[in-house]
Amino acid sequence: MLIIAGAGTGKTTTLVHRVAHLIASGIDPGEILLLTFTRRAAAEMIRRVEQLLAVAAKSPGIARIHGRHVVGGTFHAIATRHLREFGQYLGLDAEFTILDRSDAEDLMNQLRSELDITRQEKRFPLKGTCVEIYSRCVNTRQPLSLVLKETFPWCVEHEAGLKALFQLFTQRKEEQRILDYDDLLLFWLALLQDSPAAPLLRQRYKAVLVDEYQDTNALQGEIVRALRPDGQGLTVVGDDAQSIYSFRAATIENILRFDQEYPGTNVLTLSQNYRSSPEILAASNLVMSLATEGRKKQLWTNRPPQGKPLLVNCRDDNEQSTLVAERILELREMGVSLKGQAVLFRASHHSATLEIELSRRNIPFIKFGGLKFVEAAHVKDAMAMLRLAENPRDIVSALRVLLLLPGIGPKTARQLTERLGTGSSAFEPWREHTPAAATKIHWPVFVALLRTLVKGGQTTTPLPLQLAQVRQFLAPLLEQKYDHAPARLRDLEQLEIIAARYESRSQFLAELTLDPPTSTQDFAQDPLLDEDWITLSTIHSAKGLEWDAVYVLHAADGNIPADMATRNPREIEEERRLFYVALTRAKTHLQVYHPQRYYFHGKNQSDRHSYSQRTRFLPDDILTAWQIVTPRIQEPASQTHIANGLTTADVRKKIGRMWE
Ligand SMILES: Nc1ncnc2c1ncn2[C@@H]1O[C@H](COP(=O)(O)OP(=O)(O)OP(=O)(O)O)[C@@H](O)[C@H]1O
Repeated sequence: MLIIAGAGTGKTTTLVHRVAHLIASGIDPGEILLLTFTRRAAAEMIRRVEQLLAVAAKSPGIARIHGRHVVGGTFHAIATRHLREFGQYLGLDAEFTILDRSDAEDLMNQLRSELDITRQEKRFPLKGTCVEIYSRCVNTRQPLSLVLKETFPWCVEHEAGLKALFQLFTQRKEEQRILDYDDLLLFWLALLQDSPAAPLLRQRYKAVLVDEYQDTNALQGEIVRALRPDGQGLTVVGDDAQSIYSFRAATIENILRFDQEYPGTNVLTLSQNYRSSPEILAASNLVMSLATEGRKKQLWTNRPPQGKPLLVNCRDDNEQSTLVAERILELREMGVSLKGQAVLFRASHHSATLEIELSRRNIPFIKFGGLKFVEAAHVKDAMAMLRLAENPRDIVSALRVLLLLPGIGPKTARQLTERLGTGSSAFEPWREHTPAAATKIHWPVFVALLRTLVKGGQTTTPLPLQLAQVRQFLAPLLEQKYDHAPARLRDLEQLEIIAARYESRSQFLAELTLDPPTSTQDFAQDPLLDEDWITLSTIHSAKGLEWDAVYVLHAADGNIPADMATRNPREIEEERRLFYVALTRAKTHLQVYHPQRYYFHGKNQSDRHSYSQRTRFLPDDILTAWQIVTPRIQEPASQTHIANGLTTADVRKKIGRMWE
C-alpha cells in the first residue's frame, strides 16, 4: 500500500491507526517493523499505538497483546539491531563499534596523510568532503565517477586518489572492526540479500511500514525491497511534495515509482488537511501548482477562514528582525503562546540578526538546525582576533589565532605568547620573530593586522571594517582548515552586519560573549529557559512539525531558493518543495518576509547595498492569495543605535520588571 499524504493530512495518525489495526486483527506486535526518519518519531508512534490498543482492548473481539512490542526505529537503528543479532552470518563480530560522522572524518583524515595524497595532489578534497563523496556513492548506489561528475565536479581530477583512499578506508574499518553509518545499511542489505539469515529475517516480519518514504535513498529503497520482495505486507507513507533531502542522497523516485516497482499496489491519497486555515492552504497549494514534477493533488480543509497570509516587504534584515519581534509579542498579547510560534529560514545564519534582536528584547528562544552562530569555530576564530587586539593578555585567544597559521604548533605558539607586550605596542616583539618557512607569507600580514587592530580599538577604524580586514586575512586560512569555506565566509560577513549595531568593539565583544544568543542544534533536550519560548528553525529541521503562527524569513531569491542550490532544475524544484514545507507548518497565522535590500557591509559603515528580488516561488500571478504589506518603521535618533545603550524606556521597563 502506498499512502500519499499531503501536508497536514494526518500521516502520523494514519500510520498509528494502521499499526493498531494490524495488531487488533491478530498480528503479533513483534512481527511489525516500523521504519521512521527519526528515533523520536518511532517512539512517539509506538506510544500512540499502545494508547489506542489500551482503549481498544476494552472492546470485545480485539486480540490481546502478549507483552511483545512493535519493532520501530530509524533505518540505521534497525540495521544495528539486526547486525548484532545475525552479523555472524556475514563474519561480523557482534561487538562491532560504530563510527559517527566526525570519527569517520578523522579516520579519513588520518588515511589522507598516510597515503600522502595531499602532497602529490594540491587541493585534494578535505576530510569532510571525502566522507560526503564516499557516503553519496554508497547511498545513491552510483559509481564514483558519476557522483563526482554530477555532485562534486570540482573534485573530478582527484578520482584516482579518492579511489585509493576509499579502498584503504574500507580496509582499515574492517581491520579495526568498525562500521560507519553507511556500512550499517550496506551490511544490512547484504544480510537480507545474500546471507543464510535472509529468509529468517523476512519471515520475522509480517508487516513493514515506512514513514517519510519521500526522503529515503536508493540504498534504503533496496533494503525495503529485500525485506518484502513482492510487496506483501508493505505500507509506505509519504508526500512527494515534501521531499527535501536530496543533499543526503534521498531520491524522490522511490515514491514516484513505487506503484510501478510493486505491481498491484493499492494507492491511497489523503487530501483533507486538518492543520491549516483555508487561506494558508490556498496560498501553499498555489506555490505547489507551479511545480514541474510530482503527483498533483489539491488539499482542502474544513477549518474556518482566518484571513489571507501576509507577505511583508521590509526594508532590510534589521527591519525584518524588528517587525518579527514586534509581531511575536503582539500575538502573545492576543493569546498565542511563544511555543505556538516559530520562525523558519533556509540557512542557519539567516537568523543571526533576529537572534540578537530577540535577546535584546528578552524573548526566550530555542534554535533547531545548524550551528549555534557564535559557537561556530570560524566565528570564534574571527572573534579571537578582535579579542586579542582588544586585550593582548588574552592567551586563550592568542593561542587560538596563532594555531590557525600554518607552521605554528603549540610549542611555538606558547613561546610567542610569552613575548607579547602590553598596550598599543603589544605586538611589536612579534615583528622580531623569524617565522618558519610555512608561516613566512602569513606572518608579516598577521602582525601588521594586529598592530592596526590594536589601535582601531580606540576610534579610528569602524568595527565592521575591522571585521572585514580580519575576514580577508582569515579567508585563505579557513579554506585550508575547514570544509565549506564559502559558507563560513558568509557567516563572517554576517558578523560584520551584526557588528554595525554596536558602538564600540569592547561592547560588541562583551555582549556576544557574556550573553550569546541561546541556540541549540539538536532536539535532545529542552532549553533551560522560561517555560515559554519561541522556536527558530531551519526549514529542514521543521519537517513534520506545526505551529499556530509561522514567520518565514528572507523570502528573496538567493536565499529561497538558496543561490547554492540553483544549478539545475531539479535543485530548484527541491527548493520549491522546501518553501512549501515552510508554508504548510502554519495553522492560523502565516507571514512571509521579503527584505528588499542587502547591505554589502554593516549598514552603519556604508550604504552600499543591492536590491533583492522576491523569491521566484511567489510570482505575481499567485500573489492574489496574499495580503501584501509594506510597513515602514520610524527610525528616531534613539533607535539608530538601539543596541548601544539603554534608553529611558528600557530603564523603566527594567525597573518595572523588578515588581513583576
Ligand atoms: N482525522 C483527523 N481529524 C482531526 N484532526 C486530525 C486528524 N488527523 C490528524 N489531525 C491533526 O492534523 C494535524 C496534522 O497531522 P499530522 O501532523 O499527522 O500531519 P502530517 O500528514 O504528518 O503532516 P506533514 O506531512 O505536513 O508534517 C495535527 O494537528 C493532527 O492532530
